[in-house]
Amino acid sequence: MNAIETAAGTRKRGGRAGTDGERAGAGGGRTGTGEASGAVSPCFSVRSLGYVSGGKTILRDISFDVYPGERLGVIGPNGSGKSTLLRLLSGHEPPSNGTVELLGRPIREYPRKRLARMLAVLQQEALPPVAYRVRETVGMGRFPHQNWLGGSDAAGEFAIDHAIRRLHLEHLQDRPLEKLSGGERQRVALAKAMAQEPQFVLLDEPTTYLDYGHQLALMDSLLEWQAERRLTIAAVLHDLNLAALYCDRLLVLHRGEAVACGRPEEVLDGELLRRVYGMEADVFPHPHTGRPQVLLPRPGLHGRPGSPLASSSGPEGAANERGGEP
Ligand SMILES: Nc1ncnc2c1ncn2[C@@H]1O[C@H](COP(=O)(O)OP(=O)(O)OP(=O)(O)O)[C@@H](O)[C@H]1O
Repeated sequence: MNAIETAAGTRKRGGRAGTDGERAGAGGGRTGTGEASGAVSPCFSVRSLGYVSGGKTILRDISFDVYPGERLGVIGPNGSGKSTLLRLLSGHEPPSNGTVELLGRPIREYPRKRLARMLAVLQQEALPPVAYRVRETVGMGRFPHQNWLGGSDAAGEFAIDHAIRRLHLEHLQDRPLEKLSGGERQRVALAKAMAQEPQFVLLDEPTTYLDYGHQLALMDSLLEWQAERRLTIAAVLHDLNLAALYCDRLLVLHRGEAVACGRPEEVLDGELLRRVYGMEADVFPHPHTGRPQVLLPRPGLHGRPGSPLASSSGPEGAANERGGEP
């Protein structure tokens, strides 16, 4: 059964993974890569992905593609399976069902070091507050490019300098991570990923801890970095407005299922917010970009029985709500 149609109830949104409809939509967006018009092969190809842990189904029957030069935003409520999906995409864990391929090859078949040269992964709270200094930490991004003797070469030093400048960390270079704020450590983690010089980047909530100004600066740094190196990015983002502004397409997870995938303007509307997030809010086009932007409702509408805090998560929860078998 089509997971998107199933979970969406009456309405199908965006495209189903691997369909022509989805490919046609993949090139839209701020930078307008225009590459996913049908002839381009995907870099990530995910088919019928499922993940079960401790007897609980965390992800079910998820299929989608990510195309070269694309920015895919993964959105969904807390516990919907976004981080789990990113872990499976990165090859860190095997799926219980289905496949994840990178450039046509199962991701878990890549030798570790080769994969690390191609793919950077930024986990949630990627850097603990330890004694390593900022420059040293950014330099760790070069490990996949070094031989067993270690040490950095001119190209490595250049990549480290470039990443530090891009994330505006020059003044913090010699400071230990334990003496940085959470937001500063977040920027160091991204600089480390940049120094790695990957082709593909997976980011799990890269804007956590950042104020609005720093969120926008970080997202703009990502755009510049992407344009420079023709990166492909998949990012879990909680802020729907940021996701709609910066991503070419959005993949929406709800209780472990993919309920929509398409351009932000195809996916993000009041009905989706109500059904997936349990919130009543209006969506307006951004005055400069036309991208959908969520206007939060007046206070006092959501702290009642049936609010998202009271509802269950996971595909089983969704099935129970539908009154049927999972
Ligand atoms: N190792 C695990 N074993 C069992 N359940 C897990 C495991 N890891 C996560 N879960 C559960 O799987 C579900 C999805 O978790 P995940 O972290 O992927 O969600 P998420 O969408 O990233 O959430 P958030 O937005 O809160 O970060 C949650 O209900 C979580 O409690």
